[in-house]
Amino acid sequence: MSDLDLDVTGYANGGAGVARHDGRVIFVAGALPGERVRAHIVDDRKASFARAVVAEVLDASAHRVAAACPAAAAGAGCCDLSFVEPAYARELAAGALGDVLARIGGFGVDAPAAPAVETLGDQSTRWRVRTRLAVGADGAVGLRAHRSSTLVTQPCAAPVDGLLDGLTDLGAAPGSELVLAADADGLRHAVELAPPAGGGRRTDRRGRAQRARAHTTRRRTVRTLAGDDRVEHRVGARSWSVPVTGFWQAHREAPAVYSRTAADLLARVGVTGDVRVWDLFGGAGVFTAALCDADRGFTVTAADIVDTDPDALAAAEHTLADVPVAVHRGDVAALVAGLDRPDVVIADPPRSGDGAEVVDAVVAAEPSAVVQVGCDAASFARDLGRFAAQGYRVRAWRGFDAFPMTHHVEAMAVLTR
Ligand SMILES: C[S@@+](CC[C@H](N)C(=O)[O-])C[C@H]1O[C@@H](n2cnc3c(N)ncnc32)[C@H](O)[C@@H]1O
Repeated sequence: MSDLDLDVTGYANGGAGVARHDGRVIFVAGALPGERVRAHIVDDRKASFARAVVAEVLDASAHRVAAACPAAAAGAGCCDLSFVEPAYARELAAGALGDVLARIGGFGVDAPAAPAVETLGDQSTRWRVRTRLAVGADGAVGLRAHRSSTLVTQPCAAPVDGLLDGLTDLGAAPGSELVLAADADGLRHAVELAPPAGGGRRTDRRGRAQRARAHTTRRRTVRTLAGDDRVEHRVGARSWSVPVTGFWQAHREAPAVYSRTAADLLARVGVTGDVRVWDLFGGAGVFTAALCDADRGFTVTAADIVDTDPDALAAAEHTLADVPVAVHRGDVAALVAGLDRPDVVIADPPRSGDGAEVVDAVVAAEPSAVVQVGCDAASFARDLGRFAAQGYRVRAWRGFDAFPMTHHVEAMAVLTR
């Protein structure tokens, strides 16, 4: 496809620069507002917009810096904004989050001012405590290039110190995946995930679905290559033992910051006294722990943690054995209607968000306060908009640079009836 010389005038949620050509919006990956770039069109199928990548920067932004991530500079899909000065990247992210909250959530002048995007720590590199890498046919280890099966062996700048040391010496089998996690003391644990059985070579829809099922960690053989197959994580005075392959927040500061923020937000809207909590998409129960341990004027008398992951729920039961929690394994949408009415709900869904069914079930349960967490701005805004349309009001929100050097942000909001 042809190249175009474009003036980039904006930044869109998703990390691309925005330009216009012949009445059409062009999203240009790798371009910053104020730049003039030669853009290579990569997707031209839609009438109203096209997607492009930067082929050459003709006039660079003052905020463009040398890429901090060698893997991203070599084409990996890890740190798509590692070429942007970090404070400016947070400004762009805050603008995009505000735009999405207005456009998708419908929040206007009567909502609190759009959140800034705050740092979680003092550095934008070396923040990631877990990562998953591919092992090539020759035993080389790396990330896949963006939308490609090519292996990039240059190191990513996001993992914490030591996580990527001596990768090829770990002896992961060709074709496998290597999952690495750093524990609370900074020690590295590594497991190999055997190639999925029945991955096949079919490229039709059924073949892709088969491969997706086969790729789930749960069906694959796990072999420990360094440390243990479980990792101990700590938040406050509690610790959790979770499998190396299990979910834990990627940023080393995230669990502590998010859980402290949830307690702060609830205190801020006046939650007091005895409260029953629903911790939806609650994983290992880090939020429940924070609310039980917070000295913020309320006492958790019962908590229901709902998640699909049995390992996370087992860790929750173990770590929270001293507090009144019940864990429920399964789909939140299917299970919430059967739980006792809550006073407070925390929902921390995957990127797809709560979805209409879960929001409606929470509204029907009439909690006095809801803390909504989101790692995808669009679904976060959509869920909040649905709460707002049913009588819940956003009282405060926060944005976090939880994935530095990338366009992703984490957002939290507290709503009351
Ligand atoms: C963003 S994580 C949050 C986990 C936890 N709140 C934490 O901070 O560690 C999302 C969680 O949702 C769970 N999950 C995904 N889809 C689900 C569903 N439909 N029903 C219940 N849990 C789900 C995942 O297993 C994962 O633990």
